[in-house]
Amino acid sequence: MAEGAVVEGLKLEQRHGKERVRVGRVWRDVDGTHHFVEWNVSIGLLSDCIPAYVTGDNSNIVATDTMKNTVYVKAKECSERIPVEVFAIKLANHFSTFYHPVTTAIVNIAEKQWERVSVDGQSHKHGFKLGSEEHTTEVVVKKCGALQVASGIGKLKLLKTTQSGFEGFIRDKYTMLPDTQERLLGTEVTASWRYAFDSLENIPVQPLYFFNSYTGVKKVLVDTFFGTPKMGVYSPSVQYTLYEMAKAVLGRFHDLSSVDLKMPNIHFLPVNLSSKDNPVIVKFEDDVYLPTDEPHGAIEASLSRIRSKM
Ligand SMILES: O=c1[nH]c(=O)c2[nH]c(=O)[nH]c2[nH]1
Repeated sequence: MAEGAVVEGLKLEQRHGKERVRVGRVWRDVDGTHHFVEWNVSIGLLSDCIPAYVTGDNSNIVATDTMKNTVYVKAKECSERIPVEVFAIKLANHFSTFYHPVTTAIVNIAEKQWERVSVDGQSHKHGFKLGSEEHTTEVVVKKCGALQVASGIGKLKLLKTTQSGFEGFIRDKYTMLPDTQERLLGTEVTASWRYAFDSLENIPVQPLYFFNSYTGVKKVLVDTFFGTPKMGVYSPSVQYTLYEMAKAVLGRFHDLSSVDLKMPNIHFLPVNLSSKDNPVIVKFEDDVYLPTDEPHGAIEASLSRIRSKM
């Protein structure tokens, strides 16, 4: 997405912003319980600042340094604990309304998973440990008040040790992979889902709306990947499992309009120790694997509701 203009017979598209502004925010309850978030904020502004590129006139430029400062000021102004989506909406709304030349503000934030610790079975009032996943959001606000909000999950590593196979694919002179009905399935899910509301006035007012969506969607994705605790569910391919996961999310959450999933196939190779003279040194039985992270299969898809034209 970029703001464009024709200059000197050529098309110029541009945007500018500040990326990776890191901020931590503590909220303290009166009973001494603390809450903590860590956000990594990226801002992109579409604005009418073509003269900065063409003639060196910066008079319509919001300095990226100002954008960075604004992140800290707005974090300070949030006196109540808020979900990352609401912080992104506040920032994007600020940039698109406060600055005349700005037509659209795009804010991406990744929140780290600082979880409250338990000591001796009791929740700690001010102690946190870092989990591996990220809670992400992308918010786009236009000057007219039009709004797009997406939430997401990053770095969600999942693995199952059976109930996965891959067979029946194209076979030719370059193919070495055997058909299998028994393999490990490992991935690192990157998911994002778009909410159906499309203006600032229509944002749901329930205070826990975004927290609940995040935990709810994550649970549906994870449960669908693994299947029932005792039996699991058979995966004939990453593609099939990805589609089942996306379908389950849209089937369950009617306030979402689309879901995008990226699920690399992170290979765990069955170890095969053999030589010309000794074809089988040790016979492994789906029990010893070589973990790898490159190369990996790259599988991604997007599933959206088809809007009725009526
Ligand atoms: O689930 C899979 N999908 C593929 O497209 C693929 N390709 C491959 O080599 N292994 C797999 N596994």
